[in-house]
Amino acid sequence: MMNYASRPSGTAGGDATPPAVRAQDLTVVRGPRTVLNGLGFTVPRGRITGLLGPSGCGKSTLMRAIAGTQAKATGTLDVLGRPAGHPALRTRIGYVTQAPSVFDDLTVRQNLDYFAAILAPGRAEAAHRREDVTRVVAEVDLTAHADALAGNLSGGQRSRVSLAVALLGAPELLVLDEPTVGLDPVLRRDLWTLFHSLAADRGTTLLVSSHVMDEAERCHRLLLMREGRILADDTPDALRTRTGRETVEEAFLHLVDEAGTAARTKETTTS
Ligand SMILES: Nc1ncnc2c1ncn2[C@@H]1O[C@H](COP(=O)(O)OP(=O)(O)OP(=O)(O)O)[C@@H](O)[C@H]1O
Repeated sequence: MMNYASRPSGTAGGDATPPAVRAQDLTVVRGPRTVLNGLGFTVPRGRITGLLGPSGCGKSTLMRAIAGTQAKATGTLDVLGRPAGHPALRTRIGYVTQAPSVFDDLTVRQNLDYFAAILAPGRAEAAHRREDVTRVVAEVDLTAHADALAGNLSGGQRSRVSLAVALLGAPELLVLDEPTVGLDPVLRRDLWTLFHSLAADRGTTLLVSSHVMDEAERCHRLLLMREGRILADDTPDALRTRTGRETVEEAFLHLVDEAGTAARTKETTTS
């Protein structure tokens, strides 16, 4: 089980603005594999942090740990000032998995009404729920499809319904696992515009995973992962400057080579 060393809300690290996420020595073992290997990092509030790395490097596992749904995590993982998985975090985090989680036999609006009723139950909340549903449908650009059955939507539209569910209740932290997969360039651009307005206007913290390196350039900060470890935790500009490369993709490849050389040198000196 998670070995929590949590501080009360608002005192994490003593910074003026405590981070949204703070991990120390976070480790996850799945079957015979150590999928996350002693990770230490922070995710700043009100910013977009990109979680990038090749397929299988552990991005989804890390997101599940932050959302509180990953078993067998050890180390410290604080989210919005609470230990990950704390019941008080349920309404404060919006989490979108890679597989769209929508009911095919309900319309877009009915799907959202259902999840809105779980988040804010009771007749007294009915008007607020209606407003919230209308808002999130517009935010993901599905107003024209609000009365279509989810089962009749395209893959990209269905994943936007999942995103709309996560936006209900305006959560403080959005954890989005590859939200732009399968979207055309126009929709991808529109989603990134939405992400930036959520961060700038609402102060929402976004953690967005992708294995498409050009999306890295759209993030305020980056966590670059490889084989269960954090290879870099920096801004896109700082990464490019530090490595002397023009793009984040080239910087990432440079860091991969550097890590490989360091590992080989260590092997030679210890054998
Ligand atoms: N139940 C399991 N038992 C053992 N290993 C697992 C299990 N589930 C996942 N893994 C391994 O854990 C590693 C990390 O998986 P994860 O889904 O977190 O990667 P990812 O970076 O999100 O990949 P992708 O971008 O393809 O979704 C992978 O190498 C995967 O094979």
